[in-house]
Amino acid sequence: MSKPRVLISDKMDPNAARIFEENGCDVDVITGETPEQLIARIGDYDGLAIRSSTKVTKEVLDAATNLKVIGRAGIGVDNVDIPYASSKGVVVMNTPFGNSITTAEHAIAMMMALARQIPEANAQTQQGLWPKNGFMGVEVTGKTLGLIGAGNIGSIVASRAQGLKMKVIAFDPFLSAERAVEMGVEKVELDQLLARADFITLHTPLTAETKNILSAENLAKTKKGVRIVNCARGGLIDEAALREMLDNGHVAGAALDVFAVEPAKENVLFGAPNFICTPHLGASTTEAQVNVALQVAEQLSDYLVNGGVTNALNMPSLSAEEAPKLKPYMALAEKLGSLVGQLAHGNLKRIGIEVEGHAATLNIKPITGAVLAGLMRRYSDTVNMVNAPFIAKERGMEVREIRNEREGAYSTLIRIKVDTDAGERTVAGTLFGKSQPRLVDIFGIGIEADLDGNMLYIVNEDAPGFIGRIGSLLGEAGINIGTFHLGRRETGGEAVLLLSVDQEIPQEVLKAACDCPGVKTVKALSF
Ligand SMILES: NC(=O)C1=CN([C@@H]2O[C@H](COP(=O)(O)OP(=O)(O)OC[C@H]3O[C@@H](n4cnc5c(N)ncnc54)[C@H](O)[C@@H]3O)[C@@H](O)[C@H]2O)C=CC1
Ligand SMILES: O=C(O)CCC(=O)C(=O)O
Repeated sequence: MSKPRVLISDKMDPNAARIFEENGCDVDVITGETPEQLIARIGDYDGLAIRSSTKVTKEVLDAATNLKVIGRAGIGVDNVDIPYASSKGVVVMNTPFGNSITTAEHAIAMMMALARQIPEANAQTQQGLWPKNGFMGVEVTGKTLGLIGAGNIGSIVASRAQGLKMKVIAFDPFLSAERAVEMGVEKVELDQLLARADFITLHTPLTAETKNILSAENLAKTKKGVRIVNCARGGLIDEAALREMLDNGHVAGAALDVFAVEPAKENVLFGAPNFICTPHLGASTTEAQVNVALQVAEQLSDYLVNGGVTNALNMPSLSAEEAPKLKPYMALAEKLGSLVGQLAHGNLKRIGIEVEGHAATLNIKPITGAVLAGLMRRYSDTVNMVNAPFIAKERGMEVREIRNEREGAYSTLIRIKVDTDAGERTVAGTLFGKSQPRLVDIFGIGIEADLDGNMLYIVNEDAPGFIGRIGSLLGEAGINIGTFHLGRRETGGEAVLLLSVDQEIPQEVLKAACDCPGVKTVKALSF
C-alpha cells in the first residue's frame, strides 16, 4: 500500500516533517503559494498541515479530491471552511493548547509595552534623540484588567496579571461563577467591564457575537485613558472607530497583534498615536511552534496511518462498528445543539439531553458530545465532540442524559432542554428516512425543518399578511429563499417562521424584519 501524502503549506517547525516521515507518511513542505497554486497541487494529498496563512476555502476543498484530514498547528480555525470540509468528509483538527502560554505572554508583553511606550521610546533613543521627558508611562500595579474571553488563554493572562498585582475582571458568557472564583477574577457584564477597566485584553474567537465586540458604541463606553490589547483575532475591534478614539485621546493606547485583514500591509490604525502592533506573532515562540508542530504531525499521521482521531473539530472518537449507526444521530445532535446555542440567551446552567426510541438503544456519549460541541462551537474554536463534555463541566454546566427506549410520536427522537438565566428552552429533532436530521419542535411549537446553511428565525404574532411581508422584504434585498417552515402555538398565538436563504442576511434586513408589526424576535442562524 502506498504511503499517505501530506502537504505542509505554511511555515512550520521542521520537527513536523520529521515526525510525518518517521510515522510512515510522505511529506512535502511547500509554503507561500498563491491560492491558485494550492488548488492545482492539493489533489495529490491525503493530509494538509497548516498555520494561519493557508486559507482552506470551498475552492481548495473542491480541488482536494484525495484529502482526508486538515491539521491546524495552532488554535484558531477561521481560515478553514469547516462546514464544507465536513460535507466533504474531511476531518479538521487543531492543537488546542500548544501555543496558549506563548500567546498569553504576548498579550502581557503588549500591555507592558503600551504602559511604558517602549517601541516609540526605543525608536527615538536609537535615532539619537534621548527623549527622556517625552515618555511618561503608567504602572500596572493596582490597575484593573478587563478580560473579554476567559478560556485557555484568557485564564493564563489573568494569572500572569495577578502576579503583576492587577485586579482582573472578566466578561465571558461561558464563565461559571465557580470557575471565576477559582481563577480569582470578578465576573462582570460587558458594560461594567468597559466602564471599569484601565486595560482591556481580548481572548475570544471571532464569531457572529464577538465580531466588533469593541464597536464604536462600546468603545465610547470605555473609561477615558483605557489601553486596549488584542492578541486574539482581527475583527473583534472596529479599527476605524479605534483610530478615532486614539486620535481624540479617549483611548490612551492600543496594541494589536491581529487585524481584520491580514497580512495588514496597510491599515487605518497605522501611524495613530500610542498605537503599537506586531504581525500576528502571538504564537511565535520556539516553544509554542515546536509544541504545535509535533502535535499536528502526530495527530495527522495517526489519523492517516491508524485511523486514530484526536482534537477533531468535526468528528468524535468512535469504534469502527458504532460509527455508521451513530453518525446520522450525531449530525442531528450537533445541529440541535447549535440551534440552542444560537437561540438561548444568558448563562447556560443546565442542559438535559433526552433520547427516545431507537436513539436510546445506542451509545449515548457521542450524542451528548455532539450536542455540547454544537452548543459551544460558537463560543470556542477549541471545543470538539470529545472535549465538549469536559469543557461543559469545567464551566459549571450541569449535563443530564435521559434515555427512554419506548417510542413516542416519533420512532426516534433527541430532545434538548436548556436552563439559562432567561428561562427553560426545548428543541427536538428526529431522523427522516433513518439519516436525514430534521427539527420537529422548537420551544414547544411543532415545526418540520432541515437545519442547514444560512437561516432566518422569526417569532411573531400569528396574523394574516405577515408571511407576504417577510417574503417581499427578502425579495427586495435580493435574497433567495430556499425552504420555508411555519409553526404556531395556537391560531392567532405565537408563531415561528424558519426559512433557509442562499446567503448571509445583512444587518439592515434583519433590522427591517424586526420592525415589522407583530414581530417579537428575529435572528440569523447558520449551520
Ligand atoms: N495571536 C495569535 O497568534 C493567537 C490567537 N489565538 C486566538 O485566541 C483565541 C482564544 O484562544 P483560547 O483561549 O485558547 O480559546 P478558548 O476557546 O479556550 O477561549 C475562548 C473564550 O472566549 C469566550 N467567548 C466566546 N464568545 C464570547 C463572547 N461573545 N464574549 C465574551 N467571551 C466569549 C468563550 O466562552 C471562551 O471562554 C482563539 O480563538 C484564537 O482566535 C490563539 C492562539 C494564538
Ligand atoms: O500560527 C500562528 O502563527 C497563529 C496562531 C493563531 O492565531 C492560533 O493558533 O489561533
